[in-house]
Amino acid sequence: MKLQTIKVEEAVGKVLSHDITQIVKGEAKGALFKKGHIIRPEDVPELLRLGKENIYILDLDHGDVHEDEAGVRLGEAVTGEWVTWSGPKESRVNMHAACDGLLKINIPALEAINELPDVILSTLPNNTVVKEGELLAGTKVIPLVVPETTVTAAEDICRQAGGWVIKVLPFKELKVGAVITGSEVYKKRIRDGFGPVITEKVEAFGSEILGIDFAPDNAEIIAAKINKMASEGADIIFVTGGMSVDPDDVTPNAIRLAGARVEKYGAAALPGAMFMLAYLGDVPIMGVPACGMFFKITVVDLILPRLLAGERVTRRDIVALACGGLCRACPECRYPNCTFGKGSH
Ligand SMILES: Nc1nc2c(c(=O)[nH]1)N[C@H]1C(S)=C(S)[C@@H](COP(=O)(O)OP(=O)(O)OC[C@H]3O[C@@H](n4cnc5c(N)ncnc54)[C@H](O)[C@@H]3O)O[C@H]1N2
Ligand code: MOO
Repeated sequence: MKLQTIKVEEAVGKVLSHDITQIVKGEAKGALFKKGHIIRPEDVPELLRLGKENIYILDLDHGDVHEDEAGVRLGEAVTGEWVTWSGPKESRVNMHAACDGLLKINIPALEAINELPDVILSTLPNNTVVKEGELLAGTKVIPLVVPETTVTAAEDICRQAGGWVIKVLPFKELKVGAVITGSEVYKKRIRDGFGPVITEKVEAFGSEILGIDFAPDNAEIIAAKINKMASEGADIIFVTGGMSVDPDDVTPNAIRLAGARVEKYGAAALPGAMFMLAYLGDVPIMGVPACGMFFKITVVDLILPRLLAGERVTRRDIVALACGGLCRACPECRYPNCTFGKGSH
């Protein structure tokens, strides 16, 4: 990259090396043209009017990429499905959600890009629930020009990552069933508080409740009701209550008895420690402890969106909740704008 003086008429397509400021009555009025601006044909009369016959331009060497082109190429490379980008503005390109869904970040690829010299890519946390149009990420280069090799290295990282670093999984329209356990609820000694909570959480994502069934504290009966729910076509099944250590807490055993394979019992989230995730074939079964009803935001709010986006949630995913899995129990809940569930994974 070299600095050159050039006649304004010959400067179209060249990169301005410095800000050009208009001075009115001895006072600077801000930059009319910014350093790094690529001169357009319509800029020529304006520059002449300002009394500029010659200007400094940057002469890009073969192998230099201007910041704006670098920003655009980075934006193109990192965006996957259901993500759009806009810009560049001073090389910054912003990524936005093209639909409501679950944000997925390929963290190894994200970190590999940030290991490159003079490039940054910054995102919302992985697995954030996002709304259409929401800002998800921004990328830019640091100097005015970067070597072509830096940009191609970033593009290679994205290609090897499967063509995306940032994507959104749209929520599916699924049928969700719930088996509410507890003899006191079954015998109508107390009114069910779980059904309304689950219904509200599921419907907020555009899915529907297939049915809500009730069972006493009896593992065989609960297991039969789980199987009935699955045979009726439930895509996801909640089983609530009876998840802890009392003698009549039989739900974990009932889930096993139904034939489901336990992915993890015990979740690294508070509230939600006694949570269980199991799979009956491909149908996720969520064993939800009573805290899922007593607290506004729990482990359910971290796992349910992922299941509704069609993800297969694993034991590893539940282990990975640990860092950030502690709710601060703020007097006024600000979730999702808080640290709950925003760990390093
Ligand atoms: N000794 C220990 N006690 C508890 C532990 C523990 O580790 N050791 N864990 C605590 C944690 S953490 C949680 S969370 C709860 C889990 O409770 P369960 O899922 O076993 O809930 P239940 O015992 O069935 O019920 C607790 C409470 O909530 C009422 N309930 C349950 N379901 C409904 C419903 N559908 N509608 C209305 N009310 C409901 C139930 O009647 C009980 O009063 O365990 C801690 N204890
Ligand atoms: O399972 Mo309990 O969730 O820690 O509140």
